[in-house]
Amino acid sequence: MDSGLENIVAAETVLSDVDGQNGRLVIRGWPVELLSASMAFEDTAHLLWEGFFEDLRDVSSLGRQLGEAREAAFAIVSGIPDGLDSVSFLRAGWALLPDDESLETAIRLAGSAPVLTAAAIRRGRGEPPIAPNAQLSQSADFLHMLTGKVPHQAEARALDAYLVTVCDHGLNASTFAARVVASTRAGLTSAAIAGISALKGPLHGGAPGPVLDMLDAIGVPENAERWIDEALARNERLMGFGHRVYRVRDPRADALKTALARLPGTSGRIGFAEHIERAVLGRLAEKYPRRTLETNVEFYTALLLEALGLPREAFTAVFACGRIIGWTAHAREQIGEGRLVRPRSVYRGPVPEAA
Ligand SMILES: CC(=O)SCCNC(=O)CCNC(=O)[C@H](O)C(C)(C)COP(=O)(O)OP(=O)(O)OC[C@H]1O[C@@H](n2cnc3c(N)ncnc32)[C@H](O)[C@@H]1OP(=O)(O)O
Ligand SMILES: O=C([O-])CC(=O)C(=O)O
Repeated sequence: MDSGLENIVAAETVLSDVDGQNGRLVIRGWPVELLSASMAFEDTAHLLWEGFFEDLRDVSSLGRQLGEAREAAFAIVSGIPDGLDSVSFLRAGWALLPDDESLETAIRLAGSAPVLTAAAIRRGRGEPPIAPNAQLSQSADFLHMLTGKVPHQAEARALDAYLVTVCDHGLNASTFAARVVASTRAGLTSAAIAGISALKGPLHGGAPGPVLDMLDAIGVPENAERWIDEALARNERLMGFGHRVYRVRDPRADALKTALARLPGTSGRIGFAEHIERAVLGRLAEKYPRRTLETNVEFYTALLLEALGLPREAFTAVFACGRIIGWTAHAREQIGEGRLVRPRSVYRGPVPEAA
């Protein structure tokens, strides 16, 4: 048995390679830094889905189809009950989509994600949803559906950088969950709902909201060491640090920091975050001298999404808006090449007495 399946290889994939020793992430042959700096969401969806759907056409057709899917998804919004957090809102919306293995369903899942997330944020503020504009790119439309204004190009570019950076990451917990469900042939919608349900936890995609809570609680640089020592003394985990695979800094941290630095007015916040980051890494190194705990993707995710005006409560749903293309690609890969996933367990309970 291997606790947490840490050293178990459970799939072969052509989608992404996480090199935890050297801090490198390759997505379909591209280093993540290059994807993050140059690709739009639509390009990346095409890159991940290529070869998995026979009817996938060129990038501009896919962009059009995503726009149509956003428009179709707007009709779902009014049927979703009040009082849901944004992950539950997104999951409830997805549950109303067809559940099959087609490209159309993958596009509907990806296109609906920002519509549902933006509507959930606005519902939480007591504001009516804003209808999508299919002429905009997926990232520009996401920000437009939040505010009613077409965003500056720099903002849409920064959101693209985020969604692209988090699109896929080997056999992480949510992708594994999606592949397990896909292996039963339940459909892409069920796989996506499994994925988002696993993503929601604070040890996985739920970490960036608490990163901002930590920065708020520390407040000023002089408080950092004392606050960190007290948290570690309570055996709390510091969000945005540590990783199951990376033994060095997560390469996505700097890809996202670069995207953040390109947004005007962020240098002061970056300076404060860097101070906290240094203090956390110093204290973690003292507490765990034999285990390298480094900055992961979630630390600068929190700062980038904050700079784009997204509320921390919605960060996990925004993560799902990027990861959905990875989940659906992995689900198709599992269906095409894998078998039903069914590991074994060792029984440790009572045994019946011999007759
Ligand atoms: C998109 C993503 O999912 S990225 C990850 C996002 N999650 C977070 O940022 C949450 C904080 N980090 C963590 O909880 C962990 O580092 C995880 C869940 C990411 C990885 O977990 P594991 O691989 O099981 O942890 P690992 O085996 O490295 O832990 C070793 C020790 O370091 C401690 N540790 C690990 N991360 C942290 C942390 N961020 N803060 C404090 N202590 C930590 C563990 O408690 C453990 O201590 P112990 O031996 O006294 O029990
Ligand atoms: O790979 C992991 O375990 C978690 C992670 O960073 C991701 O899913 O992006």
